[in-house]
Amino acid sequence: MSQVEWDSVDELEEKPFQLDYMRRLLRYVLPYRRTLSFVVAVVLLNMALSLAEPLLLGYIIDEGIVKHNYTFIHGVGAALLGFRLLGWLFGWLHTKLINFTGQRVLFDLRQQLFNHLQTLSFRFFDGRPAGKIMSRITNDTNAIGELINGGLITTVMEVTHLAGIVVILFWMDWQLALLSFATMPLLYLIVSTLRTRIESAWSRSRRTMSAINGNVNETIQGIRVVQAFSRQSGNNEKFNDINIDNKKAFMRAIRMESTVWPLVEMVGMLGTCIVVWFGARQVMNETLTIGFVMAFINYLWRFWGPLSALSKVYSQLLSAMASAERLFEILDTEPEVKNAASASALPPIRGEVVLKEVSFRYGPDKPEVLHGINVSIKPGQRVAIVGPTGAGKSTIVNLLMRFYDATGGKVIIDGYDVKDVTLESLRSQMGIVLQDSFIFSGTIEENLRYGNEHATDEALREAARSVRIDKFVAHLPEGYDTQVEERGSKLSVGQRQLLAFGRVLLSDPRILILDEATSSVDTETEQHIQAALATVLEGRTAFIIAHRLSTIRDADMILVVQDGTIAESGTHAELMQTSGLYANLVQSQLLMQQSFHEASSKPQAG
Ligand SMILES: Nc1ncnc2c1ncn2[C@@H]1O[C@H](COP(=O)(O)OP(=O)(O)OP(=O)(O)O)[C@@H](O)[C@H]1O
Repeated sequence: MSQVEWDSVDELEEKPFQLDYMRRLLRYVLPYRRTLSFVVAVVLLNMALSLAEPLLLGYIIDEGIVKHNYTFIHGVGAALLGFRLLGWLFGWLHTKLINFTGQRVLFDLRQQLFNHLQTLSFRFFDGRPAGKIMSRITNDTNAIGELINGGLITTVMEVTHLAGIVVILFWMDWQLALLSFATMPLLYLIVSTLRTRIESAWSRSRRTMSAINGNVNETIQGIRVVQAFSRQSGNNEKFNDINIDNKKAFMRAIRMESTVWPLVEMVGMLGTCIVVWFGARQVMNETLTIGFVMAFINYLWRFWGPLSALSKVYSQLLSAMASAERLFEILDTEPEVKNAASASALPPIRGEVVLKEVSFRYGPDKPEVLHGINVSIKPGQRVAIVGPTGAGKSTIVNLLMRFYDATGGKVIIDGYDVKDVTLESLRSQMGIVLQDSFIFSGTIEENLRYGNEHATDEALREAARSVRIDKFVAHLPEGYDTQVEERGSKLSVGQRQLLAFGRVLLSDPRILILDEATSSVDTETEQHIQAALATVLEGRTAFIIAHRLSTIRDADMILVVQDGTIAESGTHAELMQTSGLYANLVQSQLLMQQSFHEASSKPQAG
């Protein structure tokens, strides 16, 4: 089944020019306008120096070589050398300053995006794969950086270059200039018909490349499943197809590009030939000098460079427009769950939780997944949430943490509607441990302190002891300073779970939400986890999405969720008496455990 098809990449690479986007982008450049004005001045000076060169060479021929005037040759030659040296200095200065500005703009943009992303609500991330968001922060900001770095200055430089050349040519001899530009319509025809084709060939090549990246990425992430199902050869074939696609697309783009520019140069050469033809006759008639014709031809040759550079900037501009649209889409997304204008800080709570007629849907066009839920939990109660898959258990805890806002009814904590208090004050008194305990790269200590950076060392050790990671940490050569790598990949599943318990314990929440792990760990770790759990839960209101009968049986209150409603609630003993849904669930779980024991106690065949 692998994986990422190249034609599934739906993001447009180019967008038509939009003044609004450009204005908004320029706002990022505004703080650096002084440096930029200086760069523009330097670039213009440099351009003036460069534009003088052919004229000076012409003078050397006419006034120096033809007239055998060595002093003139030496003088103008030295001036040319001086111009080149100055040009080199100006070039160095402008490259340095423009890169500095480009990097500052990129820095600001990236920082703003990162800060903003962290404030966005879960709903934003629900419909967007992480890979795409990441590519926005890296590729799209880079595309804009390139436009600012290269594009802006290239435009200033090449437009003045072109204008300068045209003005000089007409100033030198307007009739000859008109003649040499007679080939322009032909040139326009070639470039305008082939440019879009070249661009679409490059775009196909880039899209196949991103499919290659996507495939490699997915295969590495899923390597265990790939190998377990022995899918290597199937994947190889798929990858081979995409790889061939990429090679073909690249070769097509190269073929077209290597046809167009020589064609353009040929047309340019035609203009030069016309000038040589007429110029030569006039030189022989002595109405023009050799130096003059040489200078004229030199300017004509210089004409094509800026044209090709500007056509590249144009493509850069269009792809920066597409990138700008994607980035502005993120920056313009308001966090849905945010502090109300009148929000006050939630005072220290006891942990009473009431859900009043709570209903919820994940989006305006999505079906309702919770329907008028009513629940009342006293401080310190342990609540087990059970029910079939897709019933709405995780949705309920999402609303408690205010990851989403209820679409109907109220979530009330200690008498406060969660929408009336600040997110910070609410979440700082709540803790959550998910099945897949997300561990960050960094040390064990940093991970433990994640929810409470200022905890004392003593409290840290105590928390580690309570969740029983102290012994295993003691065996590590670097102890609490051990790096756990990305997502805690150096730790076992059980260790990660215990570390997550330690992290939440140190942040000392009044209300704790826990998604009990379904993944099996060995009996000893399991015992550790259960003991750690007991410590973590002590004295707190706890909601546990429970999978183990033991956890459920010990709960003060069991909520049986079915199809987005609370089908039954009560203690284990109460619910068993009703012989309803819960009793059925327990029966089936008991039966499952029984058959599991029978199967595992049978002697192995063979
Ligand atoms: N982010 C989301 N966007 C849209 N629909 C969602 C989202 N998350 C869950 N749902 C839908 O909401 C319903 C309830 O899902 P929920 O995750 O709360 O179930 P659950 O009882 O926790 O299931 P499980 O035991 O499998 O984790 C399901 O129909 C699910 O498809």
